[in-house]
Amino acid sequence: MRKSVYITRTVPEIALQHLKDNGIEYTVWTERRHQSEEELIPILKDYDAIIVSGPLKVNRAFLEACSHLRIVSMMSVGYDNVDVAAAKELGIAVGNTPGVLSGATADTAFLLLLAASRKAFHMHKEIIRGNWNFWDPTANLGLELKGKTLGIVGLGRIGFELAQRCIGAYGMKLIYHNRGTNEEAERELGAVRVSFDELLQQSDVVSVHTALTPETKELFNKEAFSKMKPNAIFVNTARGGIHNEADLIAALENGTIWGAGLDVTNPEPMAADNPLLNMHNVAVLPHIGSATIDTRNAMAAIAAKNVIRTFEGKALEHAVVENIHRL
Ligand SMILES: NC(=O)C1=CN([C@@H]2O[C@H](COP(=O)(O)OP(=O)(O)OC[C@H]3O[C@@H](n4cnc5c(N)ncnc54)[C@H](O)[C@@H]3O)[C@@H](O)[C@H]2O)C=CC1
Ligand SMILES: O=C(O)C(=O)CO
Repeated sequence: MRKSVYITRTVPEIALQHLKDNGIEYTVWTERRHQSEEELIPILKDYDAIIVSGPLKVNRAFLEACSHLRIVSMMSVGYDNVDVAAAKELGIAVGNTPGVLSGATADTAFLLLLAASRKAFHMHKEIIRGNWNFWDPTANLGLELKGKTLGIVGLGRIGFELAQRCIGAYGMKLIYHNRGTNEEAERELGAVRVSFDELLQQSDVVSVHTALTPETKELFNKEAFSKMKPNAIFVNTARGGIHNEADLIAALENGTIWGAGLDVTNPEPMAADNPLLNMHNVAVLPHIGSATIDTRNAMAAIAAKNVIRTFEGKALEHAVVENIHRL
């Protein structure tokens, strides 16, 4: 049986090597732009699998048009762009890449937290413009993190690693809001589970690490920001859809909260004239949470292995929708 996979963006070589070693034909879309669903659907008729990197809408209409696919292999842990129920119904496996990217993404959240707390990105821009306002005793002042309270919404793999960094570096106290209890975090990090409102009211730093779901969509809106401390920093490395961007801008402009660090925005990319890009206490990055050489190699390897295992009729290395019914 012919085995072929379409890869939506250039991926680390390790993925291609795994596919070659297993006799799987592949095509890589090498242009530096994401193809639309409309462009991809006719192309995919000639393939048995797809490795997805990027914002492709793998919704019911897309899956129905590509119901011959054996697997949608996500090169990401997030799969909010995939209609999982439709994939299950259509018998299409869905794989993802959890765990291997937790450290790199936690590093990004930590970096954004520090950058926002010390206005670092803003001052970098000022330096480039030739504005060195240095040794001014009352200018460029930021916030310290030592002993402050970190509130994590969605304390899973990435949240845990961010908490380790904040506790290790600054002895921060950890509170969290989750659907269930994270016993490991309570035992090892002294985490205390609180309600969403308590977390907003008590935290000096609120970092969100849930998946984007109907329950978390725009969870951070005007009402949520209004419950936060005026010196609080909001960090989002999860998905831009979890905050309402207009409400975030207003909360920062009005001094409802102090600052923000964003690796994800709503929409992506953000408009070049978005006010967040010119705020002193805001640090924005272009969704680079997992973008290290080691991590992207590890993600690419899993994405390829999930395809290989599907063609071998084996259980996926990491499954969102298992291909077990094919065994
Ligand atoms: N910026 C980037 O490049 C990256 C972003 N991400 C995002 O981070 C998210 C989290 O990844 P992981 O930590 O690996 O996931 P995870 O599944 O280990 O952790 C998520 C946690 O959120 C909790 N949760 C889910 N819904 C909730 C709700 N409504 N209220 C409160 N808690 C809720 C879950 O119980 C879980 O403990 C991904 O879904 C993805 O969207 C992940 C990797 C890189
Ligand atoms: O894995 C994810 O969900 C990302 O956003 C990119 O690594």
